Amino acid sequence: MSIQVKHIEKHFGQFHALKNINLDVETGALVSLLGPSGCGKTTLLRIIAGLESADTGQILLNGVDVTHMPVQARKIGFMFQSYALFRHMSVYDNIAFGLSVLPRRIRPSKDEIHEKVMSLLKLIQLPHLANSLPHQLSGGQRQRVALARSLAVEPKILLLDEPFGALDAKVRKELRQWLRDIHQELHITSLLVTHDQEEALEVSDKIVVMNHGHVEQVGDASTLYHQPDTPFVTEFIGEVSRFDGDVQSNQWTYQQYTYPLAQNLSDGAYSAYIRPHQWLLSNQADGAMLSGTIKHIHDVGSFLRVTIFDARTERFIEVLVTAEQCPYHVNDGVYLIPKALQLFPVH
Ligand SMILES: Nc1ncnc2c1ncn2[C@@H]1O[C@H](COP(=O)(O)OP(=O)(O)OP(=O)(O)O)[C@@H](O)[C@H]1O
Repeated sequence: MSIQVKHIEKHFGQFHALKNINLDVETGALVSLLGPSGCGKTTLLRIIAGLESADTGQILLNGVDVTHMPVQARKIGFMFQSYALFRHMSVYDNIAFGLSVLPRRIRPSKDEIHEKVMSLLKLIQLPHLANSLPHQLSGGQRQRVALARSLAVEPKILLLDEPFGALDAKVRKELRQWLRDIHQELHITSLLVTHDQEEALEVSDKIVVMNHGHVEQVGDASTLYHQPDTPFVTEFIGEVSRFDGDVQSNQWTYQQYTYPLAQNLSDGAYSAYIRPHQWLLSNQADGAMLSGTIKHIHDVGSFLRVTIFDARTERFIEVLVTAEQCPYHVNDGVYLIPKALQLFPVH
């Protein structure tokens, strides 16, 4: 089932929580809503679910306007960070719960419920814990049971709000991969709220980057990293160093350094953003934008991560180069040459 969000506006009193949100999620996609705390991710999810109403705008599911439809009619499954399981019920009964409370005329038979619960237990790889109580499970296992419980009623859309937020880093990583696998198997249109960019980049087909109640950019991980539309996305996705300079006569200048521009830009203040892999190191000053002293060299597989301290500006610059590109050692003085940079006007 596809999701379309059209011109959604939401205020809480004077506070403008969502500003003209537009979004298309294709059937079967796994899309992340990513952004800093308070940017409106949960509010948008709750409006899509029908748990919260928008001031204006529309929500369409498979082309049908559900803006005024109650939550139960939307066929949506939820999973939240604090989605507590029923403490006194076994894992089996927790998963069966949604089916067993359906009205009699649409409730599956006992055998059908049994078959469904067993297949979900298999899917979440916990059949051996069917009779355990929630307190006997680890945090990661509990979240898997919570997901099985939301899948039992066969939702057409799955909304996940920081589902792994309370878990430690290692378990989070495992569950991410597991969620990806489950999504590939079931193809339920899913929206995942997270403030963890690694989680969003790893799990989703598409990422919606939000900031202060509006959508900054929608794209896959590579587009957001290599072609960010805004300074916010540039700084939020991946590592980057920013340098405030000026464009004059089609070149960008920063202190004594000038960088010729391929595109025509009007004169004015522009910040350049340079990613760690966009630097070259040299022992010659020719064409260099900065100089500094190597503080650390860290081997990260096929690359070296080199931390350079620029004493003039008192800042550290991270550089990612191959071992051949770095015949230098800690405490060596080096020059930094940008291979590429991304410019945004300063407003
Ligand atoms: N019921 C409410 N009443 C008043 N303000 C609210 C209400 N719900 C949310 N807000 C405000 O709206 C803004 C967006 O909240 P929301 O929970 O959607 O953010 P979020 O991006 O999900 O943040 P987080 O990552 O911290 O969960 C916040 O500033 C929050 O304080």
